[in-house]
Amino acid sequence: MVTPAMPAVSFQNVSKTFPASRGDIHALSDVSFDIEQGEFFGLLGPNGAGKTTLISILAGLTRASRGHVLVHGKDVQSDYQAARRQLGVVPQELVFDPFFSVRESLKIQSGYFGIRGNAAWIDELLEGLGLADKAGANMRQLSGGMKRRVLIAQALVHKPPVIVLDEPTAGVDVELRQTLWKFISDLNKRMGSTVLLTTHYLEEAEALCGRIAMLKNGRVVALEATSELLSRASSNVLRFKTDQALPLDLNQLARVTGRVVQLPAHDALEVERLLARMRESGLTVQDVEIRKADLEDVFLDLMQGARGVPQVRGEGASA
Ligand SMILES: Nc1ncnc2c1ncn2[C@@H]1O[C@H](COP(=O)(O)OP(=O)(O)OP(=O)(O)O)[C@@H](O)[C@H]1O
Repeated sequence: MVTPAMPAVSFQNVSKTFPASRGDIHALSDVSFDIEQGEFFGLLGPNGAGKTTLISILAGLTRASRGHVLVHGKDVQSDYQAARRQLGVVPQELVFDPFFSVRESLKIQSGYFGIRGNAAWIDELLEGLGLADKAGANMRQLSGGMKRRVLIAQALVHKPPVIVLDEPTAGVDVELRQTLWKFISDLNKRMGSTVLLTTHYLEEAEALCGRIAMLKNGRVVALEATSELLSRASSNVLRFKTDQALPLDLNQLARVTGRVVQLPAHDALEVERLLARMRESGLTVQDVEIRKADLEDVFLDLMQGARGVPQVRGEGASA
């Protein structure tokens, strides 16, 4: 009999309550799921959903009010050192010591984990993250994007099997995003590292993550393979611009951003019905296009709690 591999990360009934003057804040409520070894896993949710709180608990920076978190079987509270060794956490904020050079800061970080003679791996990190020509630069002299690369290198200095990235590409340029994803995807494929990623860029999660958990108000509202999540969406989106108000029935279905209106549609017949309804209501539109639904559509559907798309009944439309 083959014993299943131990999960890389196991969240077991994790709850977190912050006391506040106007009643407790339930940042996380009974969150349970496992991330398997070698997965590239996405944790998504709107602002305040609880993503950072969950990652802080995983990293041992915040205590859960209830429940347990295990990293390769080690409890992040009762067995902190062993659990922490398995983790490389790239934090959201840029925190660093301004007095050292890039290479020195990586050597010092290796020292925290009791690692000596780490020069070859440090060189590989510097090369892979496009930092080779900055190795001797003082941290103070680096741009924000370069500092972020150093933070990533610091998190990886002890070759952790589990890499946790909390919004690593928020506010960074396209070049760094691509360098970072190439490097992390490579670690995931070549070394079998497990990756847990939180991001606001849904196209990033769609491109990289094999499985996704979505959090809303501290609860898991979806936990599925990315392909399954995508297949749940209406397959098409009818997109156009208008300066006019939509009729009520269309407005109920639409996602409106300024002049841009997006309407979900399962198939060509539904697109036809929507177009007929628009014509019938005298709506003047520009730049009409039909695109394939993406993760953002699934995400917004779930966050609005709108499951399933109501039928539009145009003239002669059969239900
Ligand atoms: N130290 C704290 N004290 C009180 N409330 C907190 C604290 N940290 C987080 N919260 C609250 O817990 C909830 C979850 O916050 P959290 O930062 O985990 O969300 P998030 O999903 O990471 O959001 P974002 O995408 O904005 O980073 C929010 O309501 C937040 O205000």
